[in-house]
Amino acid sequence: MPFLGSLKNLILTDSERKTTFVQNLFLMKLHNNTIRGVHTALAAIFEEGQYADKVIERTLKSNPKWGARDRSFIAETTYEMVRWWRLINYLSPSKEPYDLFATYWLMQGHSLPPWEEFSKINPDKIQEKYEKLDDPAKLESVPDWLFELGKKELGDKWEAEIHSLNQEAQVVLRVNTLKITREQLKNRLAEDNIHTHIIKGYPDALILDERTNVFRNPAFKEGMFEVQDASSQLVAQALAVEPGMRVIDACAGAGGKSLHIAALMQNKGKVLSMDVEEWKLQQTKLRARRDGVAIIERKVIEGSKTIKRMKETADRLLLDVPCSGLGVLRRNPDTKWKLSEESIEKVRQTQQEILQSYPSMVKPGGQMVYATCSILPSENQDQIAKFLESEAGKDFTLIEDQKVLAQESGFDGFYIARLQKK
Ligand SMILES: C[S@@+](CC[C@H](N)C(=O)[O-])C[C@H]1O[C@@H](n2cnc3c(N)ncnc32)[C@H](O)[C@@H]1O
Repeated sequence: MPFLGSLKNLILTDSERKTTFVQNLFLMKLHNNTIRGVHTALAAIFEEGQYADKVIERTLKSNPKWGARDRSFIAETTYEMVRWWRLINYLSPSKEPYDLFATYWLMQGHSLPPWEEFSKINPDKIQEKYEKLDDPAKLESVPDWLFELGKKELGDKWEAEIHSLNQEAQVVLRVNTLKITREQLKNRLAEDNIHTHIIKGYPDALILDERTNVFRNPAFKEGMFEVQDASSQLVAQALAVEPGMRVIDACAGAGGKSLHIAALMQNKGKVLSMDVEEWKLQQTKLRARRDGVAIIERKVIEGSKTIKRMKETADRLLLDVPCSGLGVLRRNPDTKWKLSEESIEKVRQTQQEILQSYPSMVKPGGQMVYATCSILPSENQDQIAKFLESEAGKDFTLIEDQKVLAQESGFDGFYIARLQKK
């Protein structure tokens, strides 16, 4: 976000009015529907506690007449306002929806059109308040408790990390190598004017040069790719699978990593996708069909018995455990406002419970990967240390771990630990 960069020139001169004429016209058009669409979405997120991605999806679905430009305006504005909610509320002259929107719009470096709704807004005052602000938690728009927790856990690295996690995420594709090579997909998308680039260290990834809705592209419908962040793509790779292996993905959810694992196994062997939520595994089934993956089986975890029955059956085990999600704030900015110290403590307990029982599924000589999309050591290396010191971990040794920070990778924050069983 070009944050407050141009607040100084916000009262328009005549010539500026001309240059922003088109933009203002666009805003005029937005007045009755799109800005209201943003307000409605924000109310559902903040007053009813709904998830931002679901709210935006529903808002757009229930207004099919909006054009592509309006739709992307609503999605982007809602996400960015959620991301910067604390700072916007602090700088805004009131909690009125139009004041909040105007403050956000000025923060983006835009000018305000001369609407009645914006008549109370004084850009200079907002600018002045911003310049005087030296509370880093407000500046980075996170709750105080979270800022303190981040500092306690990450020390010197925290401020740069939260700054990086406040940037908009890039769109990354994972090429489905069962159907197409990366080069072929790159060329195919270019024919539809979707330009991408590759980066070193991520063999299956293509990064979009410009954000666009790739889900509408025929190549997606034909299962040529999935949308999956580059850091997330490191997880299946760390599992070092081979064709013919028997692999368990014990927290498979909608199957993002299971599908990648199956592709790395060249569709040979078996992947057992497990989760406590059956509806998520249903998604895995649909995605597997689209991607031409034939080796995934699904199993709902109904209790400890399900795990015991699978004792020593896996060459590889993936524990992509539930976590705070603090590494993926770029794509889920509402997480900042939904988390609490208690909810993080609860998720840490679940992580350790999983670690205490699921590794029994690994065959002697097999390997396990423990992964989170969190940057907090207390969900990551501290959990692994605790596991290794416990009875359940006595047969395991740590091969290596990767602490992927957004500030260093440019992608989501992740933790990936590889362990070997005796
Ligand atoms: C980080 S998400 C997994 C994302 C998934 N692996 C992917 O790549 O799309 C964590 C998953 O763990 C599941 N989960 C929560 N508690 C669990 C438990 N006790 N055992 C297994 N899975 C659990 C959640 O339903 C959720 O789908």
